[in-house]
Amino acid sequence: MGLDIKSVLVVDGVGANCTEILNSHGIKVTNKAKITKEELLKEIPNYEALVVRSASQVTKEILDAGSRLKVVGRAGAGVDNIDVDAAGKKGIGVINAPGANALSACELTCGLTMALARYVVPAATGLRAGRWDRALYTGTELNGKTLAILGLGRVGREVAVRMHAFGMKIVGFDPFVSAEQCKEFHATKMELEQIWPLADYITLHTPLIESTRNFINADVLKKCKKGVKLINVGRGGLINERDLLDALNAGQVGAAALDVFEKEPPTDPLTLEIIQHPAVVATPHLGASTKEAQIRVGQEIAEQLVNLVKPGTYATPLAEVTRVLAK
Ligand SMILES: O=C(O)[C@H](O)COP(=O)(O)O
Repeated sequence: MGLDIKSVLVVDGVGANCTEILNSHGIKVTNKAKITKEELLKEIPNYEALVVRSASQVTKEILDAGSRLKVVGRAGAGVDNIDVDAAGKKGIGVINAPGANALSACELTCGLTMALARYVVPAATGLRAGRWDRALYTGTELNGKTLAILGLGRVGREVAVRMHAFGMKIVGFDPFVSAEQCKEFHATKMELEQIWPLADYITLHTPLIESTRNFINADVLKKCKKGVKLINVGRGGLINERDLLDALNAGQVGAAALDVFEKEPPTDPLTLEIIQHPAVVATPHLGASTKEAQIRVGQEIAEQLVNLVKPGTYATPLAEVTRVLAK
C-alpha cells in the first residue's frame, strides 16, 4: 500500500520533467520557481509532498506548518537546507537524488581548478577592459602537482579520475573509504595531517554536517603550503570565510575558486569582500546547473515519489535520508 500523495509543491526551479512524471500518474503539481519563506509557510499546509533544490530552507517551522506533509524531496544531493531531524520526529520522510548531479559538480570543479592554474578569469577580465597583460598571467601546469580531495564520495571520485588524467598526483581523505578503494580512482589515501603540507590544490567534497563545518580554518591553512589553491563546489560552511579572507590577504592561500557560500545569495560584507578579492573566482552555486543534471535530478525525485504512491512503478531506488518511511 502506497502513501496517499495527491498534491505536490515543487519550488526552486526544479526541471519540468519532474512535474510531467508526477502529472502522468495523476499527482497534482504546483510549481513555484521562486518562493519566499512567508509564501512557503502559507502554501505548505495544502500539500502532501514538497520538492526543493538548495534555495529553500525547510526548517522546523515550515515542517510544523505542513500539516499534511508526508515527504520532502531534495532534487539534488545536499540536505543541509532541510531539518532532517525535525522531519524524522514528525514522521515526514526526506528523500534526495544523491548521484544525479555528481558529474556536473565534478566537471565544474575540474574547470575551476584549471581556471585557477592559468588565471583564466582575471586574464579575460583584463582583456575585456582593454589590457594585454601577458606577463602578469604566467600560470603553472597541473601536471605533477598534488591535488588533495577531501571527501571521496560520488563527486570526489570523479574529480580524482579526471584530474589524474592531467598528470596530477591525487591524495584523498575520507574516513569511510579504504586505501584499496582509493586505488580504483588513482588516489592515495592519507590522513589530514599528511595532506596539509603536501597539497598544491585542495578541493572539498564532503557534506556539510556539524563535524565538517569550518573544516578549512586558520589552524589548517597555516599547515598548508604557502600559496595553496582552494576549490569549493561543495558547501560554503566547509570553509571559515573570515580565516579564508585573512589567508588570501596574507598570500597563504594563493587563489580560491568558490561556487558556494556560507549564506546564499551572499549578503554578508565579509563574503562580498572574498568574492571581490583579485585572487578569487566566484560562481553562484552552479555545480549542478547543467541541463543533463537537472533532467536527472527531476526524474529521480519524481520517480521516487511515484514509487511511494504506487510501489514498484519505477526501478529507481528510494534514496531515503530519514528512515521513517520504512515503518
Ligand atoms: O547539493 C546539491 O545537490 C548541489 O549543491 C546542487 O544544489 P542545487 O540543486 O541547489 O543546484
